[in-house]
Amino acid sequence: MNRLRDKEIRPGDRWVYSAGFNVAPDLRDTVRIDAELPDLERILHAGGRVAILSHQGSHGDADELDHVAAYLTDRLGSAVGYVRDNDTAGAARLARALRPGTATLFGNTRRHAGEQRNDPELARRFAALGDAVAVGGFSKAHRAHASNAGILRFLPGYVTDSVLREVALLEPWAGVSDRFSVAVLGGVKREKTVIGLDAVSRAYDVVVPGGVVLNSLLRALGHDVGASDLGDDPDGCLRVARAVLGRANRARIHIPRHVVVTRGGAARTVAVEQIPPGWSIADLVPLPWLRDALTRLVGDGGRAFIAGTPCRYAAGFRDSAEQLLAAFAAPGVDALLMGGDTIAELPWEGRVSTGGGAALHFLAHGTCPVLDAVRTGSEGTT
Ligand SMILES: Nc1ncnc2c1ncn2[C@@H]1O[C@H](COP(=O)(O)OP(=O)(O)O)[C@@H](O)[C@H]1O
Ligand SMILES: O=C(OP(=O)(O)O)[C@H](O)COP(=O)(O)O
Repeated sequence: MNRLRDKEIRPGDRWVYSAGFNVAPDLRDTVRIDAELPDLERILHAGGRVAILSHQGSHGDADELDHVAAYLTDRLGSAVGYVRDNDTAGAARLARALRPGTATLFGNTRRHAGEQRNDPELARRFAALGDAVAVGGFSKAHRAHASNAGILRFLPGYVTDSVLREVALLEPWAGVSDRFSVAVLGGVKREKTVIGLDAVSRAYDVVVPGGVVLNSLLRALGHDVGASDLGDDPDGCLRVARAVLGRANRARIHIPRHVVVTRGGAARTVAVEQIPPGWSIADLVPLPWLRDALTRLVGDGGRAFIAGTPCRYAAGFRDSAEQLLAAFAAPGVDALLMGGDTIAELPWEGRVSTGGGAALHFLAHGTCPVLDAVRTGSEGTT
């Protein structure tokens, strides 16, 4: 795979930098931006000219990336412009007019329907912003889109150190280990269930579902989950939840007997068979065997990860997360938190991966579609 670190960069070279700057506009967490600074600096210090492409996806109505440009200006110590257009002749002109050693952030790639469809015409227009692509943005490495995979049909691609660091970081959490292994899968995105639950229940000793993963499993067990969040692919998650429950797994899957449910400002703890209509699950109550498993994790010095918050932590439902995090932070435990909102919301000083879905894809398959696209120089496979 072509690596940015091996590529000679000459003054004036024109680069597209495909980044994963999908962070909340309040910049409460900047890990995803900070991770890419050394690669950007390498190009800029060599006199390269950089057109940055990123998406802004899952933060309410946020559509602009100007907050990121302001932050980059601050961290890189030179003005990073912000241009809303990214696929027009005007955008290409501005990219060509960049001075050596400077960067401009172009607008949200997700504004185009063709980004997620990996439309070759959109990719061709993105490609007009440079002569080579630095493929960063590990958090979107599971998405073969126009700006990170399709564009490689038109320009040579070089994987960044930020991505290679994540791949190396994840290695110890892949596959079966003789270390006691605990995985927490929560949050709201489908990948936590359709990739994470499916793969990790075969490889880990304990799986603790929360969020949509738990809600899907409870549905698969025949429970009515009231108004609980079912995410963006309820049927797909239900199908995988049923399949996982219907087969033999290495993991013991923690299905709580009680959950905390909310409606409006009210909250109460109920049995999973008795979730009232209109109420939604906000947290789970750990069973005694899970507390024993966490004691073993600490005693044995095992490995653990959280991909997706297990509860609505930011809304104040914190009990399960605090018990899990206390064990994960113990000396001797190797624990990793993965994903944008997970890292932003949970109090954690330890190791993190900027990818949620991407990290799970990598753990499940040993690669990601965008890494494959850099290898083959085409648009990837999914
Ligand atoms: N039971 C739940 N119901 C609704 N939302 C939940 C629940 N548990 C967790 N969440 C939400 O999931 C979000 C994180 O989901 P996700 O986007 O999948 O994670 P990440 O960005 O880390 O990959 C958090 O903002 C949290 O509030
Ligand atoms: O936030 C992201 O992924 P994550 O929530 O799986 O960590 C990435 O920016 C990918 O976003 P997407 O899941 O909207 O394609």
